[in-house]
Amino acid sequence: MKKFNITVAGGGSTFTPGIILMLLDHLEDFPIDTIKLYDNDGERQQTIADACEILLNERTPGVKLLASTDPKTAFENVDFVMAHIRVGKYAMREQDEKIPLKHGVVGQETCGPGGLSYGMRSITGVLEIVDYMEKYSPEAWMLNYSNPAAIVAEATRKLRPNSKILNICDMPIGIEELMATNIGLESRKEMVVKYYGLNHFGWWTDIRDKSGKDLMPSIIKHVEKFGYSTDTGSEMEQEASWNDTFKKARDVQALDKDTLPNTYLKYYFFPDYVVEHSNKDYTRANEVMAGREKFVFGECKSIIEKGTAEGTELTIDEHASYIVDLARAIAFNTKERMLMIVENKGAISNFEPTAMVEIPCLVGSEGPEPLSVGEIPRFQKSLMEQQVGVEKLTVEAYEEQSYQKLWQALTLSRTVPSASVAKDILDDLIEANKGYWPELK
Ligand SMILES: NC(=O)c1ccc[n+]([C@@H]2O[C@H](COP(=O)([O-])OP(=O)(O)OC[C@H]3O[C@@H](n4cnc5c(N)ncnc54)[C@H](O)[C@@H]3O)[C@@H](O)[C@H]2O)c1
Ligand SMILES: O=P(O)(O)OC[C@H]1O[C@H](O[C@H]2[C@H](O)[C@@H](O)[C@@H](O)O[C@@H]2CO)[C@H](O)[C@@H](O)[C@@H]1O
Ligand SMILES: [Mn+2]
Repeated sequence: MKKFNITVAGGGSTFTPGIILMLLDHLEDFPIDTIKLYDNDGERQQTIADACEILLNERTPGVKLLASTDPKTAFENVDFVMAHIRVGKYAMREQDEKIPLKHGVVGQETCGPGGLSYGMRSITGVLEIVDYMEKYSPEAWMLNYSNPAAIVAEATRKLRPNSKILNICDMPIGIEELMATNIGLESRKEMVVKYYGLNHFGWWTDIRDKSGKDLMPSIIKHVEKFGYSTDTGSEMEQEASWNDTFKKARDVQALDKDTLPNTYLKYYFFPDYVVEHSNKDYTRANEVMAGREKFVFGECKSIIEKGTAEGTELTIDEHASYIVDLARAIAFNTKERMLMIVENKGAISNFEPTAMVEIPCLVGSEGPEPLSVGEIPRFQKSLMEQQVGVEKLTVEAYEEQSYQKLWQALTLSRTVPSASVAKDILDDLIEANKGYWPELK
């Protein structure tokens, strides 16, 4: 069986070790020759690379690892580019979250003003990676994981329409694992789901087991009491902010008793609750810097100092296993049924055809084949039309360097109370993003 070459773009990511461990755990069904790491911050990446080199040599000496900041070295002769970059890193995520809160508005990584700010930075970085991939490995596929996936997906649809890019999100995966746990299943893979929406803005409408038994009633019964929370104290639920998010799904689900919501909808339905429960001086970015970033880089430095990965607490990022499912689907034409962020083109028959929607697809060597969703109800249709307008106006603002359109996008967001607050936030974000955003006219 062919051995694949993979480039991880954003090699210095806190998720890189977990994704590499996951790839090594699936070599049987997805053999790898070389993993290359690429980052524009060589020092950050080198720490991750040196630790992963030791780990690889101890566990799977057959797989080669190479880290580079040189695009040709990093992108030539590869089959897949797994991209998870964070343009501006956590320092800018902190600004994305704190600036809106200063104005009494939701401060979040991918939603509301924070998401638009992040999106205006990410587009340049992701397009650059796409162009490197196409220059040095024109046959390769990009599995893009870089956020904000909704805006990045719209930008790649519009600005790189012929590129081989698959935009993906693991939030539905994470929530489905919680659902499975809550109704006593071993894994989310025992469920067949129908879901539709935009990225971080969607609903499950049908969930069955492989025999066709309807699982929605039992899942809804749990959510109506406990949200998605389990009593297993899972890793994510040990973090207060995630725990609150999973519990809040109960109130979000009350808006439509026949469906199950993506947790991100809480920012759009209860922005007042979110702001009331936010600490404007210590946001999720601070939690992640003090948590995941400190842990991953601490573990990597310890592996390097000891010269062995023996006893490391770094673990497989199981949620990233869907990345292997996706790469296998492309490589072996498996027609795996997966949620992907794809151009609507009538799959949701009463919604904007050019919208990037998150829906079930059959994935094979030609890419995703969207499954038909049909008509969606007025409630979701109206919400999605407003939100997709925000996302499309943001990409137009980027492309046209238009202050006016970005102001319109912010004003259109459900998370922003008025055009004057939108303008105040926009002016602060422009100042903070000097050197990252295109200059707006
Ligand atoms: N799609 C999803 O559901 C999902 C899930 C988890 C994380 N993510 C995304 O994965 C990404 C990584 O997350 P993280 O918390 O590990 O971030 P991180 O800051 O730890 O790592 C990001 C890396 O990207 C690098 N980078 C930034 N700009 C770059 C550029 N232009 N070219 C090359 N490298 C660049 C940084 O130097 C850094 O090493 C983020 O975009 C995050 O939002 C997405
Ligand atoms: O606040 P963070 O950086 O911890 O997480 C923000 C991301 O949250 C989601 O990804 C989760 C995923 O849902 C979960 O299963 C597990 O893998 O952790 C991930 C990161 O915490 C969301 O899908 C991403 O888009 C966010 O960036
Ligand atoms: Mn996501």
